[in-house]
Amino acid sequence: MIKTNNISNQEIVLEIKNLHKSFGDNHVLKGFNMQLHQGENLVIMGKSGSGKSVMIKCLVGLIEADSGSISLMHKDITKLTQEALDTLRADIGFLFQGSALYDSMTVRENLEFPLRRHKAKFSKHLNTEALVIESLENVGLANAIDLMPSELSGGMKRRVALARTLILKPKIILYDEPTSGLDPITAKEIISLMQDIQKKYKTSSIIITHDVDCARVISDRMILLIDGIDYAVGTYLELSNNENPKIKAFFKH
Ligand SMILES: Nc1ncnc2c1ncn2[C@@H]1O[C@H](COP(=O)(O)OP(=O)(O)OP(=O)(O)O)[C@@H](O)[C@H]1O
Repeated sequence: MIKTNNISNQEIVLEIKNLHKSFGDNHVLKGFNMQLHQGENLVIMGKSGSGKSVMIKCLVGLIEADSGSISLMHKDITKLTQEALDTLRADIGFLFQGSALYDSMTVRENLEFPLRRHKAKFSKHLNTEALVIESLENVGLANAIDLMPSELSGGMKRRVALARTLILKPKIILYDEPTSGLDPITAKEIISLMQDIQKKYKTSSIIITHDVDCARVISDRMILLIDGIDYAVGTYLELSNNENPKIKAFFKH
């Protein structure tokens, strides 16, 4: 196992320790560790089937880990009540693969939807209209407010999905394959948008990607999930220059 010396001084907002998860004889996570610091862009790479989605699902409470601990803002999520967990979850934004917009709703309605679900986080005098417009402006799509998802290009859909994530003002954003299915130019635009958002809102992000260019541009640090563990941790430069064949395999074009 290779661990490079790259410890940020920033506060840890999310920490996973010794996470194990098996499905029958399939031991997917075998002691995975991760630390996310305030304001950090952490890229996680792993081969298809290595357990990235399983890890994220444990993180958001969609599946239960066999053992290990997950702390979010210093609270162990495995020990929280459902209500406390829901409150904490409002601080996490997700950008799922393929955008996942509701096809029968306009862009405006898609953005209003999470506001209704997480009303508790916002004041009663919430100005929904202003929040929707602000979020769309952040992604350069204020003009698309009354369009249907079917009228948007793939890149625009991804932007609207990002605006929908941002509307809840999350402290942490989880990006699952943010550039998959996009052409290289649109992928670059999305990456640059992710960088702008990080700068503007000082969010911390976990980015799951197979896209080496995306990892190079956006990552402060990277974790390679190999053999069920955090096999290698370091900056893009450190890992891409590593001679270990298992690590090298990720950076070959
Ligand atoms: N609910 C489940 N029941 C049984 N096995 C599962 C379940 N979810 C995931 N697995 C198994 O866990 C392993 C890891 O799957 P996972 O979806 O986390 O991979 P991944 O790294 O996200 O892959 P990809 O990059 O292709 O999305 C696979 O062998 C998969 O079959």
